[in-house]
Amino acid sequence: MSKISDRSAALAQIEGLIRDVPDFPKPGIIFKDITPLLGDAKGFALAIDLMAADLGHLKPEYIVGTESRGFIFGAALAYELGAGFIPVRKPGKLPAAVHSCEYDLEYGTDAVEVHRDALQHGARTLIVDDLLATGGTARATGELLRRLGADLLGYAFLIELAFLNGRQQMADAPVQSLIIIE
Ligand SMILES: O=P(O)(O)OC[C@H]1O[C@H](OP(=O)(O)OP(=O)(O)O)[C@H](O)[C@@H]1O
Ligand SMILES: Nc1ncnc2[nH]cnc12
Repeated sequence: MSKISDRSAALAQIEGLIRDVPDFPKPGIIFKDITPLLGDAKGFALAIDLMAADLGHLKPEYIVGTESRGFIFGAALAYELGAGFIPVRKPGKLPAAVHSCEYDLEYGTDAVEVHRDALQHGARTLIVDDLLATGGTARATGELLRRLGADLLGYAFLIELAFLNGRQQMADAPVQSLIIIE
């Protein structure tokens, strides 16, 4: 049972703590800055509680969070849902043997890596990030999990920029976002 009594008021409170920063990191990009939300104890807790309430029924054994903002929401959700946390990192950061996958970003290109021994074959696994834009990061993270043989339960985001059609990249599992910006 959710701890939230008024979901729409909670969502409005969370949305009010996400700041638009125009032309960052490149001209034409409206950057969704979550730092005001993270700094607000009640707002941050509300966001985690709502995401946990929406995702708990999936009963994940692992939450996978993508560096770096995915660590913040992924780790909090892993704790809340009683799951392990697996970091997917930018290249060269993980110390043991990795799988690696390149992807395009709204404002550049990058790659993500995961430890080859991060989970057991068939483990129930949920990917979490703060924001879905073009879907490149999430698609690459999903590809890493396929290589690990995970049972991919879905993709969960705090914010989805729906006008970028990122969810079309993830045909392999359901996508769930708390705040959808059309
Ligand atoms: O859907 P996409 O177009 O792939 O974009 C979404 C990704 O972009 C941001 O991360 P970023 O790579 O900026 O790194 P950061 O979390 O370290 O800021 C965000 O946290 C997502 O991971
Ligand atoms: N517009 C945006 N705001 C914040 N993070 C992002 N990651 C990719 N696009 C973004």
